[in-house]
Amino acid sequence: MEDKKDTEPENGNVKVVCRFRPVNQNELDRSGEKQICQFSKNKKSVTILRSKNSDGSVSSNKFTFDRVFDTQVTQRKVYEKAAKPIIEGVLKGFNGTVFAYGQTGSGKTHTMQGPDIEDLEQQGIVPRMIRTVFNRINSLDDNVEYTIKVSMAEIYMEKIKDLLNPTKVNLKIKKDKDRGIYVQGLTEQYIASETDVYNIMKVGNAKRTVASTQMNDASSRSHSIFIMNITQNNLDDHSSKSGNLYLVDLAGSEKVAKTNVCGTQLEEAKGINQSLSTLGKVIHALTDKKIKHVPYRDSKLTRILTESLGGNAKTCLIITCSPSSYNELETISTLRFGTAARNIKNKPKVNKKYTVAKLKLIVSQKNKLISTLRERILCLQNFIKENGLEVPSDKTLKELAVKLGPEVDKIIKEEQEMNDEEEKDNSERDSEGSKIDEDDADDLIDEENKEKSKKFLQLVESNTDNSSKTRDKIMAEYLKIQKLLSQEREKCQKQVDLISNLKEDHQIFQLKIKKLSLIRENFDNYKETTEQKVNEFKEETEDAKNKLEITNAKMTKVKRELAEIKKLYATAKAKVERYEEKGTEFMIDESKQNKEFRKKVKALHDQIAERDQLLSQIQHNPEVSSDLKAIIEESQHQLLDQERQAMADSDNPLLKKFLIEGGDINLVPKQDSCYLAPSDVERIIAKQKENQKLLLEKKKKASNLKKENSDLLAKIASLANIEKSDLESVANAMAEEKLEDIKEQFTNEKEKIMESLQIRSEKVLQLDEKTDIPYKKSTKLRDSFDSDHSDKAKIIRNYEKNIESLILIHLQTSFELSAMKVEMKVSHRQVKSLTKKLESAKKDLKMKSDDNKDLRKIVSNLQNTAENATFFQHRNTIVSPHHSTLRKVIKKTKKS
Ligand SMILES: Nc1ncnc2c1ncn2[C@@H]1O[C@H](COP(=O)(O)OP(=O)(O)OP(=O)(O)O)[C@@H](O)[C@H]1O
Repeated sequence: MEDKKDTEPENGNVKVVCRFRPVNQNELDRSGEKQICQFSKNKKSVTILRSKNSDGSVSSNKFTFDRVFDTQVTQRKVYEKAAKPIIEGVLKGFNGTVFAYGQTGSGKTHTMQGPDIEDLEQQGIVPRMIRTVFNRINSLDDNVEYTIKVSMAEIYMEKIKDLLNPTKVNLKIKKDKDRGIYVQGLTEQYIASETDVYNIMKVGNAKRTVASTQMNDASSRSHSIFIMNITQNNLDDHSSKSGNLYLVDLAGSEKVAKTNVCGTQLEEAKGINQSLSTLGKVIHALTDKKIKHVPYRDSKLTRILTESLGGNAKTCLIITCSPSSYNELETISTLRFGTAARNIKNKPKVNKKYTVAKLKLIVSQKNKLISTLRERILCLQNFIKENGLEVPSDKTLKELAVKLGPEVDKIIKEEQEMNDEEEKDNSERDSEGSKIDEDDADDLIDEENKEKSKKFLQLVESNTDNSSKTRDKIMAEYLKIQKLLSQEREKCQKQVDLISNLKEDHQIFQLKIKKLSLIRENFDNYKETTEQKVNEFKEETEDAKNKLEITNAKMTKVKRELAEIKKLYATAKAKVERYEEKGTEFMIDESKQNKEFRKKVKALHDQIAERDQLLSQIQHNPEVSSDLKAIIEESQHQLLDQERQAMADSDNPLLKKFLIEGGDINLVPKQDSCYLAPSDVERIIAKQKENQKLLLEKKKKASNLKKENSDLLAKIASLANIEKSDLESVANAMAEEKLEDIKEQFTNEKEKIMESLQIRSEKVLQLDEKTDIPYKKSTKLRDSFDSDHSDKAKIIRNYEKNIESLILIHLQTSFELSAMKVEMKVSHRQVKSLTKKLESAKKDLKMKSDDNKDLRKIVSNLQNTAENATFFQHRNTIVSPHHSTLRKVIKKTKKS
């Protein structure tokens, strides 16, 4: 088994190990299986056999490192030799760094992470280090408390990105007295188990900038840094140690011609090569004594690695190489880089701190020592006095100090060295984890002082006999004690200063804690208020949603009602139009026929009168024979037939009706006048009945209309009720006053509507009466026809009058209907605009659902509009605005 020291560099130098990966397919294709590296048996050097020179000879370069790993080495071996000593150092309180450098595709990520971080065989050094940490923690005593924090960052195109919080993309590097160099704002994740770290690593690795190049399918385009801080608090001696571990997987150096990258990848390659070249410069500056300035600040990478390169850290550089001749130049360049880095000297030290309690303890020990020394001086002075000697003055003492100075210094130095050695032993014992009990420490100091006093007294006693001889010695001893005292005082002062500094720090820290707790408190309050507000807002939103839903439902209902009203209105309108058309047709037809009929009847009357006259003259003429009279009578009949035929042939449909459908008109010649035959009267009566029937139909229609109107009214009233209920539901949220106002308004409007309804009912009754008049008249006429045939002509005239009045009524109805039609059109438009308003109101409501004020306003407007519309609807269906004017026109017509 190899010795551990085998790979340990001396004097804190950076440890450099070199790893060659197996040849890959790309290299096999290009340069075959031939390898350019020869590994030494002691595993410390590698010889690169370079290409043939022009004379056929082969030159070679030998490179020596702390360890060289050949192509077949296992991941475990690399870890044990390269990284394990570093993590062990970190666990002792040192800072540690492991970083991999090499050509792109040479195996840096393979070495650092491994193909699978959870595969125990294949995992790289990062997961193995983590396992070591947790194994160590679990095996140690309970008197040490561990705190582990991890961070992951990448430097991409000279910008530091937090891999655990990728929103942090351009973080700054800072320096602090306590923390040293650190990345400001970088997420630090506290971890408690191996699994925690693996999970974090998976998250961080997934965020890394990786791209496929000709040299590597998954080429890292950034430098990735895994930082682990391990702090150990020793509960026994109140000391704390803190070690930072930096695990850096650098982006690969690359020859652009080989990687064949362009665009962003070309820019990346430039950035990568630039920062790696700065790393080379830093290493060069650190190893060349002539160069005073180290350009750490020239790149983010070297700035972060300041402590790792030439500072307070134990560092291991792993250089990774390709064994193929295809990458010969890159391999040699990498090996040279490693060789240079080997010369970097680091100054690692344990980052140990004492707690205030521990420092107080040290001060009290020193104080004890001072008082012991004082006592010793007093004792010495007394001894001098007792021996009749004079205690030397300060001046004499100073002179003596000058005289005996070198001798005293020598004694002090010897003692100092002894102390240092003791301290070192203690420190080593500390670092090994050995414990010293506080009481034991006190005892040790007391023992030490007693021992010193004893020695001193012995010295004094031995010197008493020959005081003159030993006086100088005593004085020297005295001076030595004085000097030791002042040194101890100084030390003590330093410790006191340190304590006061620590106290100050402690106070600042406590202030910070106070501030933080205040911030926390504020934050909690803020959070609480915000949560409350959010809840309130949620509730409000829920309310608003409910309200909106209710309003929507109401709107839909109102809309549905309106659509029904519109439908009813359309049906009513269609009915009215049909009625109007039929009425007008009928009226025109009737008036035409009646006129012609009257004309014909008049003409017939005239003819009959003439003939009657002639006939009576002939009949009363004695000169006319009875035969002639018969002939005349015969011819009269013939004439009548002819006339009847002519009438039947005429265009008058009424006459035709009479003659063709109803049979003959028998004109009965009378002595002084001519009357209609009873059969004709019967027909006229039938006609009258038909008219009556028509009138009844009209009446029926009027009553239907009335019914429809009342239905409409009921609908409108229910709509008004809906609006009212809407209003009431919204008004609940409104002020009481507003509600009263609206209710009052509503009642007024309702009263108005009821009034107009009353008026309309009256009007309908009037209309009914009007339609009843001709009916009654025709009944009367029929009665009169029945009672007295002799008054038939008179009745016909009455009948004609009645027909005229009927025409007028029809005209009136027609006017009324057309006026109603116009108004219904207006009403229709109003209904349309109302629908539009309702729709826009609905939209508004949707948009401002949470604004109750607006809602109230809109609903109030809506209610007013709906009420107005309802009112107009009533008015339009009930009262014609032109009714009085119409009546005047009818009156005029009647008169004329
Ligand atoms: N020692 C090894 N044994 C087996 N395979 C290896 C070894 N080293 C590297 N590889 C393989 O070589 C390929 C490139 O390795 P890797 O990604 O680690 O290179 P890299 O140096 O990190 O590259 P880049 O700088 O481009 O990110 C990977 O497929 C990896 O698995």
